Amino acid sequence: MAGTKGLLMLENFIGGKFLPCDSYLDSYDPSTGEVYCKVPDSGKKEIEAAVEAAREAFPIWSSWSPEERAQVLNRLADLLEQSLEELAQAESKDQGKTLMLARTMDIPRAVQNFRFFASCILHHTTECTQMDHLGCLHYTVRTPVGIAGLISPWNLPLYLLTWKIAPAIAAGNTVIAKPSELTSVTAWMLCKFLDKAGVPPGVVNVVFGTGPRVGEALVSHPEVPLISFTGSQPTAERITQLSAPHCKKLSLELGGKNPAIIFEDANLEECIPTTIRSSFANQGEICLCTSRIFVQRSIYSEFLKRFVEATRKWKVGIPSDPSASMGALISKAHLEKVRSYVKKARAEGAQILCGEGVDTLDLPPRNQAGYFMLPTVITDIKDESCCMKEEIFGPVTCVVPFDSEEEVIKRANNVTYGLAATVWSSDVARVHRVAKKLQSGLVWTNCWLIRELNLPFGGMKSSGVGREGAKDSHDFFTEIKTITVKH
Ligand SMILES: NC(=O)C1=CN([C@@H]2O[C@H](COP(=O)(O)OP(=O)(O)OC[C@H]3O[C@@H](n4cnc5c(N)ncnc54)[C@H](O)[C@@H]3O)[C@@H](O)[C@H]2O)C=CC1
Ligand SMILES: N/C(=C\C=C\C(=O)O)C(=O)O
Repeated sequence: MAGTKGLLMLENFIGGKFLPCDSYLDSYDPSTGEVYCKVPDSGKKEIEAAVEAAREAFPIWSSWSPEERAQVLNRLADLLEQSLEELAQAESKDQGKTLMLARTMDIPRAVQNFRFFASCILHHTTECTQMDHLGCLHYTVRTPVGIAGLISPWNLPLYLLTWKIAPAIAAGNTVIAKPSELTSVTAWMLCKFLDKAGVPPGVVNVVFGTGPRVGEALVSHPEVPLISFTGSQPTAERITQLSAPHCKKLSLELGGKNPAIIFEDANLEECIPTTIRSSFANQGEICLCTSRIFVQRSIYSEFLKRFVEATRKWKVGIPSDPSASMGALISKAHLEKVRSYVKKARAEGAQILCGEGVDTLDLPPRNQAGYFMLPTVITDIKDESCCMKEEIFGPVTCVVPFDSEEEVIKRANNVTYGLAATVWSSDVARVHRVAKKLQSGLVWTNCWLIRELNLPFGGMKSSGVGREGAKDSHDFFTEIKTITVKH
């Protein structure tokens, strides 16, 4: 929809209707740095309206059978799939990621999220125990929680939003979703498919705007008993504070400072390309991305040489360029933040082997003001450096040597985060041993980001609270009740 100035104008989606807002935020195309879209700057008023719609829709939606809800989710998946190309184009323009990645990862996964939870909801069982000597039967029932507040980030916009919406509505909740104000377009496009898929008005409400304004209004609302959040640790802290007076159920999926541990018996033919991908996929803007690479000393020089060579081939280009591996970062502020880490590393005496400040970007004139940065490899850096401790969330990775298994486990665990690790070795016993000792919610050995949606996903330590996945999401989006019957 073109607005008065030729900009894309988004509207909130409340109670099955698109509604304009009193004020709007600028949204930028990261590949040019130009404003191309206006996003509603919603606040308390819009949250009140969304709560009212979600409250009204809840009794009917929660009374539908799992089969009926599953049918709706599957129809929604089909509609998204039919519009895959249009959604991929929009995601790439809004986020800066390559069109190829949006086409092959983001949108297919959004489709899969709906299909997956449509299937899951048909297969949950509850528990039953008996106390014959007392003539008692005990069993549990699960019921939807009510209105779920869903807050998602800008790095994998539709992918992560649907990872929350699908299990929440499959379980019979109604939802108020608040996508990132930086990447709102595909969430708005999703709303256009809801009615056609058979989602009743008020079941899915999407309210756009900033975290401090509309996000906090949602989190603080007393009629929203549950918040599922993916994003940064400081925001999670704020959400926890605001939720505390209401004792809300919280699922917090936060950042990482993910290690890759590469032993001397690793298959480097597979390890190097995968570690390039785990460091730089989606511009390094995935919470699962590798940012500390520990390499056993006997192969350190060879690894480093080959890794830097391969990094230089990881092409930065405009998002529509089919030969580009990486597009633009999300925003000017984020680009500056990521660059500042490289600057700090240099000031500490670390070596920048390729990328930022070493090589030059080659971009068309129209994209010179876009938020592009070359993939950057840092070495000769201390474990105590902020580049080895803090989440950079960009195309920057550090490579350091290690000597023993015991030492590397200690160093890998020596950060506040605990989300994802990769371990590379052909010694199966070692792989199991190391995986068990790592303080990490996810460990990929000899691979990265192969997702099994059935199993728990999430982090330990500062990387989050709770897990998402088939059973975990169902547990989170339902309340359990134990019933005892004396017969
Ligand atoms: N899954 C992850 O691990 C992610 C981590 N990050 C990390 O966070 C850093 C900052 O990125 P941001 O976009 O600022 O993340 P953020 O945590 O501020 O944003 C995530 C979502 O939370 C909302 N939000 C922000 N403040 C809020 C508040 N007070 N109450 C309720 N909702 C609020 C935002 O509008 C957005 O929808 C990144 O550089 C990266 O390090 C960012 C996105 C995803
Ligand atoms: N939560 C994030 C990634 C999740 C990936 C997945 O579920 O496959 C993130 O980058 O924030």
